[in-house]
Amino acid sequence: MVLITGGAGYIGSHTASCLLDAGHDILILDNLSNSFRSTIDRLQGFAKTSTLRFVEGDLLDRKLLDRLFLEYSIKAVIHFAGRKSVPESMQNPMLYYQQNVEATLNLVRAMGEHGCHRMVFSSSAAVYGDAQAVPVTEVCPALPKSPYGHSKLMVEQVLRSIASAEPQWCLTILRYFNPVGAHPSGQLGESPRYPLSNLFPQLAQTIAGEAGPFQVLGQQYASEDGTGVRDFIHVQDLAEGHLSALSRQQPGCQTYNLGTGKGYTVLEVIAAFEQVTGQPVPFEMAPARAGDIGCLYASVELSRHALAWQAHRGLNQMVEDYWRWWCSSTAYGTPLRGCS
Ligand SMILES: NC(=O)c1ccc[n+]([C@@H]2O[C@H](COP(=O)([O-])OP(=O)(O)OC[C@H]3O[C@@H](n4cnc5c(N)ncnc54)[C@H](O)[C@@H]3O)[C@@H](O)[C@H]2O)c1
Ligand SMILES: O=c1ccn([C@@H]2O[C@H](COP(=O)(O)OP(=O)(O)O[C@H]3O[C@H](CO)[C@@H](O)[C@H](O)[C@H]3O)[C@@H](O)[C@H]2O)c(=O)[nH]1
Repeated sequence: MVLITGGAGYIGSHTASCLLDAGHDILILDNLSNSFRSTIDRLQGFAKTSTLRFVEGDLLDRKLLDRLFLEYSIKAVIHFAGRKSVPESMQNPMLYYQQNVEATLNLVRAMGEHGCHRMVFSSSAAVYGDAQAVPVTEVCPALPKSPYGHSKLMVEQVLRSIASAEPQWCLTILRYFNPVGAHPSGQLGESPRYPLSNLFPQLAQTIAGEAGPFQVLGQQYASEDGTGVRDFIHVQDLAEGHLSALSRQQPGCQTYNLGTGKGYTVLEVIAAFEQVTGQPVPFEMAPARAGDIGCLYASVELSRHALAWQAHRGLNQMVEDYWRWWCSSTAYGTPLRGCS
C-alpha cells in the first residue's frame, strides 16, 4: 500500500488517480484544510482493481502517524501535504516552517521507526530563486527568495542528510515547476478552500467576470516582453511523473526537475486563454510581487533519462482542461458566469 499525504489536494488527487489506474492500493491521509471530501468520493470511481482508503487527519498528529503505520502495510509514501503559496509565506513564514518542515519531520520520524524507507517528496522550483541561467539544472545553486522556497529546501536537506547517513532509505525529491490544467475526464481539478493567487485562476476569474482586469505583476524581467516566465506543466503529466519516480526508486536520495523545459511569459499565457476561451482578457500592468522569481524554466534532461518520463501536453491543452474544470466546478460556488 502507498500512503499519499495530501492526496485530496490538487496534485495529490491526480497522482492518486494514476496510481489507482496502475493497480496500486493507496491510503490517503489529508486534514482537508485545503480540499474537500467530495474529491475522495470522486477518486473512488478510479479504484477498479485496487483499493482506496481515506483517513482525515493531520501530519502534526504524531500518534495518528504511529497508528497508521501499525495498522496498514505501508511500503512507500508520496508526500504532498503542505502549504504552497509564495505570497502567503511572505506574510506568515512560521506557518510554512510548521506545515512544511515540522510536519515532514514527524512523517519521516514515523516512517523510520516503523521500517518504511521509501518516499517521494513534493519539492518546488521555488528552491532555485532567481536562477543564474535557464534552463535550470538540478545542480544549479538553490537560493530561495521566499519562506516557502526555504521550507522546501530545508526538507530536501534533511532528506539528503538522512539518506547519506542511513543506507536503507530510498528517497526521491521532485522539483515541480508550475502545475496547471485538470484531469481530462472533468472529474478532478483544483478545488482549494483558500483563495488562489496563481496565474491560471486569476485569469479564469477575470474572464468569468468574477474579478476586475487581470494584473500583470512586473514588466521589467529579462524576457522578450518583460513579464515573468514560467514552465507550466499539465498536472496529468506531473502525476504520471510520480508513477515513474516510484517505480524507479533507488537507495540514496535523488533530485529531479519535473517541467516541460519550455518557458512562457505571462502575456503569452494571456494570449492562450484568449484563444481557447474565445474571450478577451482585460489586463493592466501592476508592480512586481514581493518574493517573485523572474524567469524560470526547467532542464528536463535528467528526469527524461533517469525516470524515462517526459511531459507531452502543450499549453493550449493545459488551458482547455483547466477552463473545462473551472466552468463545471462547483467547488468555487455555482458554475461561473461567462464560461462558454
Ligand atoms: N501547485 C503548485 O503550484 C505546486 C508547485 C510546486 C510544488 N508544489 C507542492 O506540491 C504539494 C501539493 O500541492 P497542491 O497544489 O496539490 O496543494 P493542495 O493545497 O491542493 O494540496 C495539499 C493537500 O494537503 C493537505 N494538507 C495540508 N496540510 C496538511 C497537514 N498538516 N496534514 C494533513 N494534510 C494536510 C491539504 O488539505 C490539501 O488537500 C505541496 O507540497 C506543494 O508545496 C505545488
Ligand atoms: O495575478 C497574477 C498572478 C501571477 N502573475 C505572474 O504569473 C507568474 C506565475 O505566478 P504563479 O502562478 O503565482 O506561480 P509561482 O509564483 O511561480 O508559484 C507557483 O509555482 C511554484 C513553482 O514554480 C510553486 O512552488 C508554487 O507553489 C506555485 O504557487 C509570475 O510571473 C507572476 O508574477 C501575474 O502576473 N498576475
